[in-house]
Amino acid sequence: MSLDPDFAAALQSRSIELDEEVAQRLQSYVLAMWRWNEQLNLTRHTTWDLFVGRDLRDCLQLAPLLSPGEEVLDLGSGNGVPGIPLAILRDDLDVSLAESVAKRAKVLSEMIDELGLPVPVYASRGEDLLDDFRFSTLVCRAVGSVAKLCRWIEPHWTNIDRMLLIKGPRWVEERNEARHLGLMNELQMRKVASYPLGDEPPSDDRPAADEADSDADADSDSSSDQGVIIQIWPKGRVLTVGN
Ligand SMILES: C[S@@+](CC[C@H](N)C(=O)[O-])C[C@H]1O[C@@H](n2cnc3c(N)ncnc32)[C@H](O)[C@@H]1O
Repeated sequence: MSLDPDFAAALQSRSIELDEEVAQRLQSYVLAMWRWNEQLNLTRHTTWDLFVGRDLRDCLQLAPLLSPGEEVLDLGSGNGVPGIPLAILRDDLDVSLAESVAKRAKVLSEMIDELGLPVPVYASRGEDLLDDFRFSTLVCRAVGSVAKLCRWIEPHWTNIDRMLLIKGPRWVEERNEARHLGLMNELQMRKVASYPLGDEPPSDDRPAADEADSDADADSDSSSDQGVIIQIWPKGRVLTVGN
């Protein structure tokens, strides 16, 4: 299958260079996802420009933050972002997907089978999986606030090393809320990637990125048009993954 000219153009306009086989596999994923999207509400990013400018952009920022061979859990995978593109971009990783809505988990399994990826899909709440499984990094986009995720993961820190959360400009508010609630007392947080959101209009399917952060100007770590990836891990823990 040749690369769709609109996909190629969307990559080129952002100066994104991908290995041809990787681009082909990403295209197969997106076409499968859009096909399922006609039956099930999986995404509103139904053009190549939106896929590249929003979904792939986040995954390309996330990929280099993971160490070789890491066991990664995508909590709240939904349409497969970031887990599936991550597994395609970094085939050395051991990626698993957790999706709590059974119908979506089933579709994720179908897509994974079609793509021939070695990625287990769990029809389960991600935090519940951590009762029985260990992962080095939990990744997550557009599932819940920092406070919510910290609460979910609080009893499970022995079974993950760190979280990498893909967030939008409101991450500072979310961080402050988590601190205010005392949820960060035993945790540390570091911004490990920051990148322009570019031409992105407000989006309400990306709750963390839907409007400018009013605190942003007061915080040198933040800007109203930046996407960020934040790393959260327990105080005192020396991470052997990431950098
Ligand atoms: C808004 S979608 C985001 C999908 C995808 N991560 C993205 O960035 O486009 C959130 C998904 O997380 C799932 N979800 C919510 N809480 C969850 C949990 N605790 N464990 C696993 N899945 C969860 C929902 O069913 C939904 O499919």
